[in-house]
Amino acid sequence: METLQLLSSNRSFGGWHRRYQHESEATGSTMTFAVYMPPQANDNNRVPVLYWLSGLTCTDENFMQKAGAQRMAVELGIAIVAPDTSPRGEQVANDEGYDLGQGAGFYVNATQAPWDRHYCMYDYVTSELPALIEANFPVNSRRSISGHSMGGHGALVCALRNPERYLSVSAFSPISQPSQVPWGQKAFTAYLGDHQASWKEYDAAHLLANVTNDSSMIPALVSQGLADEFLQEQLQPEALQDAAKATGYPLTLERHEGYDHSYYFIASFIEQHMEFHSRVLCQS
Ligand SMILES: N[C@@H](CCC(=O)N[C@@H](CSC=O)C(=O)NCC(=O)O)C(=O)O
Repeated sequence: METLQLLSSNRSFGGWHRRYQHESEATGSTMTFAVYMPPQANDNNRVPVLYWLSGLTCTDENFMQKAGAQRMAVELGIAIVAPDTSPRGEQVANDEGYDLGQGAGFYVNATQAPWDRHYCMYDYVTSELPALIEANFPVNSRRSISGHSMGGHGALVCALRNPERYLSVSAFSPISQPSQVPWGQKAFTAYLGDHQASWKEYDAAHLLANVTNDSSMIPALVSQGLADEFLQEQLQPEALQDAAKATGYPLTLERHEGYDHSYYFIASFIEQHMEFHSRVLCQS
């Protein structure tokens, strides 16, 4: 069993919010993650897990402190796991920009130096972290995934590439086609180089447009605020809708008048997203 170092522990809605550090094989660095465990979880009652991927500049703390998801996690009997958004530390490559390097891992496996040494967030999120969680906490192997902005992109890509590992996927204001927008182009150029084929492996709209098998389709919900300052330039959720229409993918895109890119938007609709996931996560 891998060693987990407990960083903090807070009682919340009868359950526990805890933060941990561990040495990650995938990233070759210390990684931090947070777990919210509802009170009904124990070895005789293992609960499903919603993985949450945060956006640019975030740590494991933003969602847990701002989204207000704990009350619903208790009501529905779901654990929440929120990893950091990148490897961190003095030995880990970084950039001055908020949209590259530490806090901006983009949930890819980097192939270009100096990033390839530690930036393997795709493997970390899809393989190492779930294995670690399932070995150390009272959870079962029923998983769903959600995220915001860069994390919305990450959630969609992880689920579209691994439909057997997740039962449902949702996203708030995702970077829907990163290979076509400035945030994604900057990150993919640095992490993946000029290989357009590898960019496509991490482009949700492209992946969605190329799903051919009905059995690899899982329920997908995307929520987008119409007053989002990044909507036109960076997010472009209509690309997901067009791709889903073409393939018959069960994706619902909801547009919400007046909401911006912030956690005020996420907090307003997290209950709906958690109920959406619980419909498949908590089915007996
Ligand atoms: N200009 C900002 C940009 C950072 C930002 O807006 N981050 C969002 C995610 S954006 C896409 O991935 C966020 O979630 N911020 C944290 C929060 O708690 O709101 C900057 O300079 O930081």
